[in-house]
Amino acid sequence: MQLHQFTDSAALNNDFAAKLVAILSNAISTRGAAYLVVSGGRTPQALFQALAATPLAWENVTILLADDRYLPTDSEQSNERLVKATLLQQHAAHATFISLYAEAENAFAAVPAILPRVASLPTFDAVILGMGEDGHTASLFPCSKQLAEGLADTAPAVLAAEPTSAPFQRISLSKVRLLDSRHIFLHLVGENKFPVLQQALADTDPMQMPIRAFLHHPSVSVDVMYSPK
Ligand SMILES: O=C1O[C@H](COP(=O)(O)O)[C@@H](O)[C@H](O)[C@H]1O
Repeated sequence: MQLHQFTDSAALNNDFAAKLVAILSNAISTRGAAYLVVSGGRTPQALFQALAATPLAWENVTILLADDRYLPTDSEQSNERLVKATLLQQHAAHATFISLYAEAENAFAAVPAILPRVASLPTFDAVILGMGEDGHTASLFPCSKQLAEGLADTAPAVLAAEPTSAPFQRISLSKVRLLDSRHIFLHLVGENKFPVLQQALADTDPMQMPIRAFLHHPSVSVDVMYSPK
């Protein structure tokens, strides 16, 4: 784990957007295509706007979410709605977006339609994880019955989850699919997130705090991008 600390989110986002654009540009020059996985929630909105304003061969970039709430995609709390409103704009409007939504009776019934979209993708170039105050990341929630499945090394690329301490059924990429990336970042903004990070670093049990599966992984180094405000 490498911790990068900034005085505020403006400084963090400048640096982070530049890092991501360098990674994506390098992927495009080397392999002709780049794959970026982003998180939802409140934290990444300004970063998304900074990325959208940056010139890049976005037509060669594929973007998908690490997780989404199982809601119609125009719902106020849909991560997909957020990405479309803030990231897939300006220059980045040319990127390809892969949705984690399919209409079905519920999130569990939607998985067979969503799974092949994600399972067929190559190694990602960058994954941006978020973290909730309970140590959840993507929609791998400590309170959900599906956590062991999501953390298993044999898990499918995508699973449905039903948190009991957060609203909505979820669709999430599994730990093993998220780890299949050349770069993994954890994006944290707010003083309240720092003690949670310290707690996650102090022990290794991912069933208590799922972000530990990434922070303590023996062969993966996570770049933590943190600012207190
Ligand atoms: O529910 C979710 O929460 C986490 C953290 O969100 P934040 O608002 O504290 O940034 C997010 O990473 C995840 O994608 C989202 O579905």
